Amino acid sequence: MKIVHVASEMFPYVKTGGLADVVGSLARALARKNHEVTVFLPGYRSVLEHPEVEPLLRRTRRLRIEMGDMFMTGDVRVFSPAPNLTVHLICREEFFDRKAPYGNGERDYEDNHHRFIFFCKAVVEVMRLTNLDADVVHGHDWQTGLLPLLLRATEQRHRVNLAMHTVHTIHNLAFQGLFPMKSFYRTNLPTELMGIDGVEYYGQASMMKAGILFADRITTVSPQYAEEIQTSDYGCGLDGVVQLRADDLLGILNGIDTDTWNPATDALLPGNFSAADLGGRKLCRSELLKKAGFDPRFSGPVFGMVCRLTEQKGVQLLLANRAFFERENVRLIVLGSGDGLLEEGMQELADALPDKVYFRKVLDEKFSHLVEAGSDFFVMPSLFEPCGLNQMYSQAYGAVPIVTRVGGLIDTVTDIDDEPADGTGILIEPTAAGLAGGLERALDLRMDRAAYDAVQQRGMGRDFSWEKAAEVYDAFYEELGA
Ligand SMILES: Nc1ncnc2c1ncn2[C@@H]1O[C@H](COP(=O)(O)OP(=O)(O)O[C@H]2O[C@H](CO)[C@@H](O)[C@H](O)[C@H]2O)[C@@H](O)[C@H]1O
Repeated sequence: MKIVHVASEMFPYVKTGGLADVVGSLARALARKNHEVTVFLPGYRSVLEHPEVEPLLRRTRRLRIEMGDMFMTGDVRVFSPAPNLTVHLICREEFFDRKAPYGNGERDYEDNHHRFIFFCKAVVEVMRLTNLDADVVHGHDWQTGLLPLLLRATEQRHRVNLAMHTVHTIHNLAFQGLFPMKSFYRTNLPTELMGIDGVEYYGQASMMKAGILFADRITTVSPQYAEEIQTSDYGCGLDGVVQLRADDLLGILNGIDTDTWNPATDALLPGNFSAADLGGRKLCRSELLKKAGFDPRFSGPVFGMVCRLTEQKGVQLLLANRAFFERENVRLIVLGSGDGLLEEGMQELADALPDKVYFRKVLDEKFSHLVEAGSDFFVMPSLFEPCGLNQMYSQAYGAVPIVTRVGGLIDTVTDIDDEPADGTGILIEPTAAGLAGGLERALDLRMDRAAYDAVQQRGMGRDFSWEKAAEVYDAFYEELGA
């Protein structure tokens, strides 16, 4: 099949979160299954300058994209990182040659809607100019929400077929790509679409709503989240819209890329290990403690956390449990950046308890691997979690996850008390008190060394590989064509 993925992130070229991991692994897994896979990405500075990309890049064609009452130019650069896999970069310096994909750290860029309208239009234009004729065009998250509409509009206008089927995947419904309705004319789509049955969302235009309403099929990244987003508690105001498409919605669990996330071969670790031989894990643990400025011989419980510092990830629940870290002889190592107030809160906790809490406020891929490989417990108290990847990484790396009973966390972690023979982690309610209970249960588990080891072994034995997830996508794409 000819499968086109369109996204704003792809590991290892540009990553702010889990979206990048998923696009990178899914595209590669499908290419390995002999599909002809094309990925479209914005030509961000980080991608153009990436050492694995620069030497392979070919500039192919110039673009002239209609944006309302004017035309904007751009160009396309192409590289092929693996057999059956081609990546097209949509380049326009004014839009994408910036330090970060969506904002400057303090606030989002004010022209994000123009940037992603341009991106989607350019993708459609390249598909038209190259006669790509895809079986499936698969867009990810709000940045590509307008793609199904733009694609079908171009097909009508030019009387061509660009794609048999369109799919839109929701990785996180909390980010919706809202923009002022007065900018809708930039899409050159019919004005009827500006109403409630179209892209309108409380007076603004919503790119996510457009994707949900107008793609042929919708997927999200876990079966549990597919149910949750149809409720007002988790629907972020779009639950009614999701319900309308319930028959066309499917939850497909993400996988983990075992080329990148395998403790037995991980080149980013100071020592490798497996369930059968945990020797290298001890080395990772002491290296992690050392890097955090603690005594590497510390033998008590080590808690790790890696995430975007946002409310979604429950950082405030962790901060509310300060008393636990004051009281207990434990270590807490947090890697993450994001929301300014949460960063301040974490820094304050680390400053107040320098012998117990370490906070690293950067994006650091290597350190994230070390946290998974060296912690005894991985803390993930998300308020909601479409799928979540770190709880899978932590099971594979032998860090017992403490996660909330939400979304994909329910689908991927089994509670040790609910199912003592199969338990791989600790499930908690998404509240400060829930986390307090989870941290206490972790201490109890750690005291019983045999029980801890059994939980760790079961987690490491789980198969979360992308090969499994890609098979589900494969069957899903086949069924679209049926
Ligand atoms: N400071 C830092 N340094 C290094 N690495 C860091 C980091 N902060 C975060 N990361 C990495 O970013 C990724 C986060 O992935 P998640 O899936 O857990 O969350 P995210 O909310 O970004 O993704 C959304 O999309 C994904 C993909 O579908 C869903 O799993 C998820 O539930 C949804 O919220 C992990 O690979 C993690 O290690």
